[in-house]
Parts: sequence; C-alpha cells; structure tokens
Amino acid sequence: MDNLANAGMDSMRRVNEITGKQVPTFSIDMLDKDALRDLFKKHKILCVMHFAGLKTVEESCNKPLLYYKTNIGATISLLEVMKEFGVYNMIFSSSAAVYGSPTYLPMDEKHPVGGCTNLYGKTKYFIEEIIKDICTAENQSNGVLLRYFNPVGAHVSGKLGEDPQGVPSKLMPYVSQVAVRRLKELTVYGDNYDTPDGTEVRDYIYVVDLAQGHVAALKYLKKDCGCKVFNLGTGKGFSVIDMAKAFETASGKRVPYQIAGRREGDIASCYADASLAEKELGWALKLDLAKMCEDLWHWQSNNPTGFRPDS
Ligand SMILES: O=c1ccn([C@@H]2O[C@H](COP(=O)(O)OP(=O)(O)O[C@H]3O[C@H](CO)[C@H](O)[C@H](O)[C@H]3O)[C@@H](O)[C@H]2O)c(=O)[nH]1
Repeated sequence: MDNLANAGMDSMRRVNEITGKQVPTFSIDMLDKDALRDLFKKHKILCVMHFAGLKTVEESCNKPLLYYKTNIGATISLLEVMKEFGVYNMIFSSSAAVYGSPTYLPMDEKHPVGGCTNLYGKTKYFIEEIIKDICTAENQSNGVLLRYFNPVGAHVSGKLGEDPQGVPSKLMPYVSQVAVRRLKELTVYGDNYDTPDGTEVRDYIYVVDLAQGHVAALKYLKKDCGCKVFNLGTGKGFSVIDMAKAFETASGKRVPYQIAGRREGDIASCYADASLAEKELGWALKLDLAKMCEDLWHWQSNNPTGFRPDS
C-alpha cells in the first residue's frame, strides 16, 4: 500500500498548506492492527471516514487477491479495531460500481446491487454488505454508505488535485494530461453505444460537492441512523465527447482523440437519482461541469507533472 499511502500524504501536505492548519497525518498499513490501535490510542475518534482502497478497474480484474486483501482485508482490520475502541460510526466511500449494468435510469438507491461488472466494484459491494451486517447485528453501530458516481475537478486554489500513478485510467485525468501535452491524445473506448453520440455516458460530480456530501453525512450520523445508503451524483449524464469538448472550452487547449474498441467491463450509460441525499442529508449541488473542468485545468496547468517532478 506504499503508493496509496504516499499519494495520501502528498495530498495532506497540500491540505495543510492551503488551510494553514496542521491536520495530523499518518501513513500506516491498515492491515497492521497494531498501527491502527496506536492511532486510536492517540486520538479521541468519534467517527471514521473510510476512503482507503485500490481503485483501478482494469487492474482489479487482473489482481483479484491484491484487491480483496487491500480493500476488504484492511476494512475488516479497521472495523475490528474500531470495535475494540468503542467507535461505532463509519462513513464509507462506496461506488456506483455496486449497481453493475443499470436495469433502469437514473439509478436510485433501490436499484439492485451486486451484479458488478468488475472486481473493484465487487470489493465495494462486499464491504457495503459487511457494514450493513454489523449495523444489523449491533444496535450501537451506524454506517453511511456513499455511492460515488464519477468525481472530477480539483480544489479551487489549484494546489490540490488528482495525481494518478503512471498513465491515468480515469477519463478526466487523462484528458487534462492531453491538454497539458503530457499525453498525446485521448483514446475513446467505443463510439457505437446506444447513447446520443455513441460514446459512453456518465454522471460526473464535482469533487468539492462530493466532499460536502461527507460533511452532510457526518451531521446525519449523529441521528443514530443505523445503516443508510446515498447516491452522490448530479442526475445528469455526459458523454466522453461532451467531456472532452467541455475541457477544451475551459482550458482553451485542444484535446485530440482517436476512437478505439470498447473497454472490457464498461457499460453504455450510468447516472444517478441523487434526490434522497438532497432530501435526507440536506445536501445540494453547488457546482457545474464548466466549473469542474475549469478547476481541473487550474490544477493541471499549475502542476503539469502532479505532486512530483517528472522522473
Ligand atoms: O482513457 C479513457 C478513459 C475513460 N474513457 C471512458 O470514459 C468514461 C469514464 O471512465 P472512467 O474510467 O473515468 O470511470 P468509470 O465510469 O469507468 O467508473 C469507475 O470510476 C468511477 C469513479 O471515478 C466509479 O467508481 C465507478 O464505479 C468505476 O467503475 C467511460 O465511458 C470510459 O470508457 C475513455 O474513453 N478513455
């Protein structure tokens, strides 16, 4: 988990720089329960927001054991240590991947889950089930499972953004690296889907709105909620080409692309019904596609090689 921990540490250093505060930051192997215990001994923890995990769809299909061990094994260690220390509240970073291929759109939280099209999604689904079972078995336990759609954007300061290791697998980090000329052109995975322009449609949510969803969930947890599930998305679908064009407008740079075959495990369209989060969490979207592209470009142009100088 070294790479994951390093990426997190880099981000936290930037958070401290931006806020001028010193948020305590540790890098630990979450499978190491003694390291986890040390953290719980040092701090009075009331709620855990659990974001840690590997997240590359393609890699997950080739390295099942690594993904099960890292994502599920570490979650179990964490839940065990939380229990030892009497911490019963968790907000879990889940994914729209738990829904698999949509049987209807937009997808609300009642949409069937578990028919995941990739192993990354399965790990999120299994973890959701574990948290649900704990909340059912133990009255004092509360969980909020936040199903993210496609987070995009960066902090408005231009100092904090997504810095994937190696060639990005996600669309918008790839697009922004093409715009900054770190990569030559975008490969569009398929243009013969049953969508308005033939390319795949997703629900891209501004990362700061997503973060606000966690703040809302934290307030909600105080209400002794049991286990609750919320979609965090916008309800709007944009195609791959829509996204490349929106980024060109925001950056003033060209994003050349070539069409290739479909990517294994992909689905044509996926977008959320996020009305439950609005109603119950009191969460509201504040930012739109133009703003997410603008802030992503601000970060990428300020940090053409991410957090590290290019080697
Ligand atoms: O180089 C690329 C990368 C992506 N895409 C297309 O862009 C869209 C978005 O792809 P991403 O890889 O950015 O994200 P996914 O929609 O595959 O979603 C994955 O990431 C999401 C969060 O970012 C959720 O976690 C979701 O559950 C998980 O499957 C897809 O249509 C994909 O085919 C390209 O055409 N070229």
